[in-house]
Amino acid sequence: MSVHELPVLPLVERDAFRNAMACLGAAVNIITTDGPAGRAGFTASAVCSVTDTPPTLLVCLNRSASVWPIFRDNGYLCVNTLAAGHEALSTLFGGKTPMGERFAAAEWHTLASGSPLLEGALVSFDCKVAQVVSVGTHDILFCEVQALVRNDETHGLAWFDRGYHHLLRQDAR
Ligand SMILES: NC(=O)c1ccc[n+]([C@@H]2O[C@H](COP(=O)([O-])OP(=O)(O)OC[C@H]3O[C@@H](n4cnc5c(N)ncnc54)[C@H](O)[C@@H]3O)[C@@H](O)[C@H]2O)c1
Ligand SMILES: Cc1cc2c(cc1C)N(C[C@H](O)[C@H](O)[C@H](O)COP(=O)(O)O)c1[nH]c(=O)[nH]c(=O)c1N2
Repeated sequence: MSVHELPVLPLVERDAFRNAMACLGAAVNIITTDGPAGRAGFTASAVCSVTDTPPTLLVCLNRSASVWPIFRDNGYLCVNTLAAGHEALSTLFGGKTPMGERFAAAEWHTLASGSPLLEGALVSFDCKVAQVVSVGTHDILFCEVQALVRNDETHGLAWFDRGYHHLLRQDAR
């Protein structure tokens, strides 16, 4: 069979892609920023490690989100990885709620970048946005980690199958 005779595969529809992506468990994070463009925060599961030299992670942000221009202009952000018990906070930062109401629901600190660091987060990565690449509807923010704070006492939180799941540390099982 020549390459011209291969059957044409059906395009993967948006909903089929999302249903498949719902099978990939992921950490839940609140991404925050504060600076000349203002203060903002949103929930993100599209976060992962890129390289440890220099320590870099990526965050995917939909350009249609109300927070997008604020992140674009500030150039600094904090990735706050949520702990077990943060489900309501995650939902609050997951869209539609006014920004003041989102931040009023928790305690915040700041490190060098000035981005809000969540009290009780599993880990917080204080970052400078080093590079931005647009793909489809989203911007991929490549973030260089300038400082981090860990909270080794708390358990983790995962987003899987459109719901929250607690992740217990090894010594708690
Ligand atoms: N990467 C993202 O932008 C992203 C990720 C998770 C959830 N969300 C948003 O949170 C809400 C609830 O999500 P859900 O998981 O309950 O159900 P859903 O059916 O909207 O999404 C299922 C999965 O598909 C992926 N996904 C969803 N929207 C996407 C997008 N616009 N671009 C790329 N990937 C996307 C994510 O992995 C998500 O967990 C929705 O409004 C969704 O758009 C967005
Ligand atoms: C569990 C979960 C996970 C994600 C989201 C939601 C939820 C509930 N959202 C959506 C995002 O949080 C929402 O669009 C922002 O809060 C912006 O909303 P407003 O435009 O301000 O209402 C989201 N958006 C995004 O751009 N990248 C992401 O990785 C995710 N992940």
